[in-house]
Amino acid sequence: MGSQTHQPPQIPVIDLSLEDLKPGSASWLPTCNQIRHALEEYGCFVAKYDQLSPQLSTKLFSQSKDLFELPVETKKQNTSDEPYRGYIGPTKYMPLYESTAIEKATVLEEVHKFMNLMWPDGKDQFCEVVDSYAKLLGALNELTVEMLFESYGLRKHFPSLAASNSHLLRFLKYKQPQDTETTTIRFAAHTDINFATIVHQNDIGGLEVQAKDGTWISVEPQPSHFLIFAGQGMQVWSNDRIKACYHRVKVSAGNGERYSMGLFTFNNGVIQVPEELVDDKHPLLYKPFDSRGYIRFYISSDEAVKLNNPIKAFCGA
Ligand SMILES: O=C(O)CCC(=O)C(=O)O
Ligand SMILES: [Fe+2]
Repeated sequence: MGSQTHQPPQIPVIDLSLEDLKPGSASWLPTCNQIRHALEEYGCFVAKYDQLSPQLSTKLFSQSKDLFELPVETKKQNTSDEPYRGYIGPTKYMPLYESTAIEKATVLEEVHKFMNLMWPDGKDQFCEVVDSYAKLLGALNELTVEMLFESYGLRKHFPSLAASNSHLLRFLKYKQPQDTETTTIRFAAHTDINFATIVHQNDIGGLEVQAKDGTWISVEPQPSHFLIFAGQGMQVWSNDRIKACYHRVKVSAGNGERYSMGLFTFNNGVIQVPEELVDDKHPLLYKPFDSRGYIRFYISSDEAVKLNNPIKAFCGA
């Protein structure tokens, strides 16, 4: 009788650096299918993406550190008409967490506007570094979603979705716990309410994703590794073939400060389940989904947050 070792599940790593990753190339369809399989199984995957170099990552995280060192009054000036889009300081529930964000970050003028607000006298390299970084992550998001659509035979639907996308770039920092407490959850388990998210961790990990069997899988940082999550918008579009990924962040005392980045892709239009994704095994689960209306519903109502399945309450068929 052989002994059985139980291997914890691993998040698939998919190489999206390949130069010929274009429709019609030998690697295109197999990679599209890998993306679909990973998203259907885990709601996420790790993209290896060398186009965003380790040098650019180092420069980006150095700018992020400078940003968080600004006085809190300056950081608070980054406000937004919409909730969760500006500066978020530490709270009772998340005392070590801080973040700030640039809306429409793939547009250079928006990066400029943000820089002028934070550093009225200018800031060396901020705009060029953040602009290159945001554009590369935006391109990684578009490539992933186009390839996912292709794997369902629905690439024709991609341009109209992409035309109403916008990208929010969030800088995140977690201070290390002062006491000797052991590893603690610092960002409670949740799914993202947008369409898709890319998370990039600096040298300190902590991000965990939940597998279908309920186990938590930790995702180790690597300079050219980017974790791509399905959000609730992707869940609706896919008619539940893909489930929004549950994830959380744990931080340990003694590890140092943790920095990460998130590119949140929002769809600002109405998402409709493609008729090709509706059949006897997959009856239609959602009415046309107004993403921004959903965010207003989700944020404005205390009840929505408590609902087991707010998206079904909002637009279930
Ligand atoms: O801090 C991280 O690495 C992830 C944060 C996150 O999940 C979020 O902002 O939605
Ligand atoms: Fe998240």
